Amino acid sequence: MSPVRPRWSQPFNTLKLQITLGGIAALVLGISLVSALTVRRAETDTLRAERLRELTASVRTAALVSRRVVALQRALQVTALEMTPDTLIDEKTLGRFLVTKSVLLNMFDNIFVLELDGQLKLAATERGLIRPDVNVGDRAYFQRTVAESRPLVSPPLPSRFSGEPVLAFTHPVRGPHGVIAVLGGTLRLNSRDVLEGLVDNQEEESRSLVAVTDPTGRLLAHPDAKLLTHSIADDARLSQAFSAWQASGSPIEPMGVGLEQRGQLVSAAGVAGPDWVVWRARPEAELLAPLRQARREALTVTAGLIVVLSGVMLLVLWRLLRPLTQLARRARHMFDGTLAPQDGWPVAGGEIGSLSDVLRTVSVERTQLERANNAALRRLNSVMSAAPVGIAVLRDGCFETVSPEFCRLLGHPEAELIGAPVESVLADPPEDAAQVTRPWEAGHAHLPFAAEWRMRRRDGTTFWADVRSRLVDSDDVTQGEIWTLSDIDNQRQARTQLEWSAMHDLLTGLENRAAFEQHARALVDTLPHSLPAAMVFIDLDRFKPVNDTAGHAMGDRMLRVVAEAIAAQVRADDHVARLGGDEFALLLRRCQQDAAERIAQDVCRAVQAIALPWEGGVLGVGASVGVAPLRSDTPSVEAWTRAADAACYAAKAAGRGTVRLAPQG
Ligand SMILES: Nc1nc2c(ncn2[C@@H]2O[C@H](COP(=O)(O)OP(=O)(O)OP(=O)(O)O)[C@@H](O)[C@H]2O)c(=O)[nH]1
Repeated sequence: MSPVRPRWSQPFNTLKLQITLGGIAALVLGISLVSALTVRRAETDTLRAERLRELTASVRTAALVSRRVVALQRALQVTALEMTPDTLIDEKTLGRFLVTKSVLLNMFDNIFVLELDGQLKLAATERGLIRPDVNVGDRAYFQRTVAESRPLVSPPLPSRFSGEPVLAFTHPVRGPHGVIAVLGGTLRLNSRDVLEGLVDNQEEESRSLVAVTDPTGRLLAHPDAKLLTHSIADDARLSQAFSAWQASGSPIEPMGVGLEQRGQLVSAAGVAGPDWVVWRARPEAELLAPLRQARREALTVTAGLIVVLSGVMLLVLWRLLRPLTQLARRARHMFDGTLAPQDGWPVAGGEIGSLSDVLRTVSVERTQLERANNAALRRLNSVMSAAPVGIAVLRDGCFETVSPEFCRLLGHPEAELIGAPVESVLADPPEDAAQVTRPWEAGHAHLPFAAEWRMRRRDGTTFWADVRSRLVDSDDVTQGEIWTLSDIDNQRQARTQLEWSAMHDLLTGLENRAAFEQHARALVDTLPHSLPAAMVFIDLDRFKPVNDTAGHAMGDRMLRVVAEAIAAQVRADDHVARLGGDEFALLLRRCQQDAAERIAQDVCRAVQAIALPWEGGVLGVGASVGVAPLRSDTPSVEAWTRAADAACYAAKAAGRGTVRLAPQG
C-alpha cells in the first residue's frame, strides 16, 4: 500500500512548486549571505575608521585643553609677575590692581590673592571686589604652590566662596626673598568648564560624549552637571573603559588610546600639564545606524525582487513543465483503454520528450502483448472447453484453473473448485492423502504421472478416474502442475467383465477350464504343502437325449441346474468348473481321498436326483465321476488331469452313474 500523504502537503507535491520553493530558498539564502557578509565587512570597516577618528578627536581635544590650561596659567603668571610687595601693601592698592585685570577676570570666574597662611586677602569677581573670611591653608594645592613655588591646578573641589564645584589655578607671587603671596583664579565647573568651546556643535548634536577627568578619574567636565566631581566610573558609557584602563596600570599619553566598552567607541588622551584625561565615547549603534538603515532598505528591495523573481520562475516552470503534466495525465490512462496506445502523448524536447517517447513505445508494445496474450488465452480456453477430458492447473496442492469438463466430472461449479485443495475431490482423502504428492514428486523427477484414482463428486457419489499430470514448466516447479481427468468407470467395468469371462463359463457361471487348470497348477507347484487335495471329473450320462428330445435350450437349462447341484455339494472355497460340453470338474483342497470319494458319491446322487419338468413329464440325467487324489509325486497338471479323466472314463465304462478312483502310481 502506498503511504497516504496528509491533505495539507498535497499542493507542495508539484514539481513546479518544489523547484520554485527551492529556487526562492537558494535566492534568499544567497542574498542573505552576501548582504550579511557585506554589511558585516562594512560595519567592521566603519568601526575601524570611526575608532581612528575618535582617537584623533580625543588627542585634538586634549591638546586644546592643555593649551587652555597653559593659557590660564600664563595669564596668572603675567599678573603675578606684575605684583610686588607694594601691590600687596594694603587692600586698597591690591583692589585697584586687581580691577585692572579684566582679561584675567574674563578668563576666570574670579581671581583672588591669598596670604601665605591661606587666608584670603582679596578677591575680584565680575560684580566687584569682595573679601569673605575664607582660609584655604589646609588645601594641598595651596600648600604645594607655596612650598614648591610653582603654579598648580587643584583637583575639583567645592568652592569655599559658593560651595559649587570649582577648579582653582594658583601661581606664587614672588618677592625678593621668595614667595610672598599666592595669586589664583577659579573656574566653576557648572558653568564654564574646561571644555567650553572645545567641542564642536556637530558632536554635541550627536549622542557622543566628551568628558575630562583628573588623573584619579574625578570628573572635571561632563555634559551631566550632576556627575561633576564624581568618579567617571559612575557614567555607564565609560565605566568599563575606565576599569580597563585602571587594570592596565599604564598612564594615558597625549597621543591617546582606544579602550574597550560594550556598545561604545571609547578613546582617551592625556592632557599635558595637569595630567588630566580627555574621554570620548560614541555609541556604535549611532555610527552603524546609516548602514543598518541601508541594509533594511536593501532587504526590502530584495524581498520585492524575490517576489517578482518567484512569480517569473513559477511562470517559466509552468511553461517548461506543462508537457510533464500532460505526460502524467496521459500515463494515468495508459492501460485503461480510453485512448489508442499511440495517441495523446505530449511532444516535447529534452528529457520530457524522451520520457514521452519511451512511455508511448511501452504503451504500444504492451497493448500488442496484451492482444497476443488474450488470443493465446482464448485459444487455451477453447482447448480446455473442447477437451474430452477435464483439465486443471494446480499450484501448491490447490486448484488454480479448471476446465468446464473438469467441473462437470466432479459436479462442482468452477468457483467452488478454484482454490480448493486436491483432497476435497478424493473419495477417501485420508487414505489418498499420501498419493496427492505423487504427481508433484513425479514432476519434480521430470517424469509424467498417471494413475487411476477414485474421485468424489459434489453429491457424494464416487467414480474411477484416470488422472495424469505433468509440470506446467519442466524447469520451474513453482509454476505448478497440469492435471487431466477422465471418467473410466465404464472402461473398468468392461475390463472386469472381460477378465471374468476369460476365467468363467458363460452358461453356468462356473469357472472354465483355464481357471481350473490355473488353480490346479498352483497346487501342483506348491507340493507337498498343498497336500491333501483331489481332482474330481464329472461327465453327464445320457445328456444328448435331453438335447435331442427337449431342444438345445432345455439342454442348456439342464446344464445350469446340474452346475447348481454340483456346487451345492462342496465348500465355498473349493473350485467348481465346467470344462466344456457336459463335463464338469471339482478341485478339492485340504481334502483327503475318502472325503473326496464321498463328495463324488454325493455329486453322483445329486445329479441323479435332478428331475426337470418338461411337457408333463420330467427330464433327467446321470453322472459318471472319476476321482484322482493329488499325490506327492504327481509330476504335472496334465498328468493329474489325465488321471482324473481316466477314472471318469472308467466309471462310464463301468455302466455309468458310478464313481471310480484313479489307480495309484
Ligand atoms: N444343450 C447343449 N448341449 C451341448 C452343449 N455342449 C455339448 N452339448 C451336447 O452334449 C452332447 C454330449 O455328447 P455325449 O456325451 O456323447 O452324449 P451322452 O448322451 O451324454 O453320451 P454318454 O456320455 O455316452 O452317455 C452332444 O450331443 C453335444 O451336442 C451345450 O453347451 N448345450
